[in-house]
Amino acid sequence: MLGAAGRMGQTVCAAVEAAPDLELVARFDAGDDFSVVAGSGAHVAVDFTIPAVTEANVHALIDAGIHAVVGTTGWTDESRTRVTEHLAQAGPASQGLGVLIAPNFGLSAVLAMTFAAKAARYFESAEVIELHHPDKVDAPSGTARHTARAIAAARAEAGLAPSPDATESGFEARGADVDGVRVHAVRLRGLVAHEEILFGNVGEQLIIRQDSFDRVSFMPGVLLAVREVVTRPGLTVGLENVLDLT
Ligand SMILES: NC(=O)c1ccc[n+]([C@@H]2O[C@H](COP(=O)([O-])OP(=O)(O)OC[C@H]3O[C@@H](n4cnc5c(N)ncnc54)[C@H](O)[C@@H]3O)[C@@H](O)[C@H]2O)c1
Ligand SMILES: O=C(O)C1=N[C@H](C(=O)O)CCC1
Repeated sequence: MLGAAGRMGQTVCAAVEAAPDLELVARFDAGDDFSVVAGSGAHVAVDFTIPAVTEANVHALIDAGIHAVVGTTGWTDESRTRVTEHLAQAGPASQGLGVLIAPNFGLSAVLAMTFAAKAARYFESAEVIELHHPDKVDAPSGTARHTARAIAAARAEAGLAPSPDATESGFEARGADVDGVRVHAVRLRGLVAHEEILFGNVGEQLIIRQDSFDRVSFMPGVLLAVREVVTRPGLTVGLENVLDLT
């Protein structure tokens, strides 16, 4: 477990220890030597660290011949491409390795993103609001970025025009622009991880909302990914692929 001392890391360690078919062989956190992981005999590593280090961790795992399940956010097209290239060029000990990166392992979140992608083509307007605990270091959330990109792709495929917006001043209040979809980030004590996807047409609105009230909600998805990643060589992005929701 990489990031073992963190909020998610501690929860994943407990979930793995409670799973009869899995064994936790190493806990790794900031300042530890990577030999803790490389020499552990681990088949699969789970990374819930920080955006600044997660890509380097994945490259080190590939070199060590260990499959990777990654929940850490901050991934870009460029960093994902580098992982794909590394997997393709890897030596014999790393052949057939799988890397599964998912911005959200919660079933409610994965379903909300899937439903949003399906709905996107039917609405003139679309915006995303993500709401998280105030200890989160990145904004907008990886989940909101993934959601907005899926909405944007569906809108583009359907030939929709940009969402109407007459704003002339005060753009800072209109949220981040992710592929043309506005994303708003709320940070509030008491929250864990929540997302609302809003669609509008003249005279009607659709709101899709999901709430993770507790980090245990991510555990079935993480454990599923741990079991599945060994059967999926190459890079997989999004738990929706493992759940056959695509
Ligand atoms: N995919 C999902 O379902 C999901 C769910 C929750 C959180 N997340 C993401 O997971 C990440 C972690 O979230 P968190 O709430 O557990 O954060 P956290 O700050 O509680 O934990 C991060 C851990 O990483 C450790 N760390 C920092 N640098 C490191 C390094 N160089 N090597 C190893 N460990 C290092 C920290 O010491 C800390 O223990 C964030 O990016 C968050 O957005 C994703
Ligand atoms: O607690 C966090 O931080 C979370 N981050 C993910 C994101 O950025 O999408 C997923 C939910 C929890």
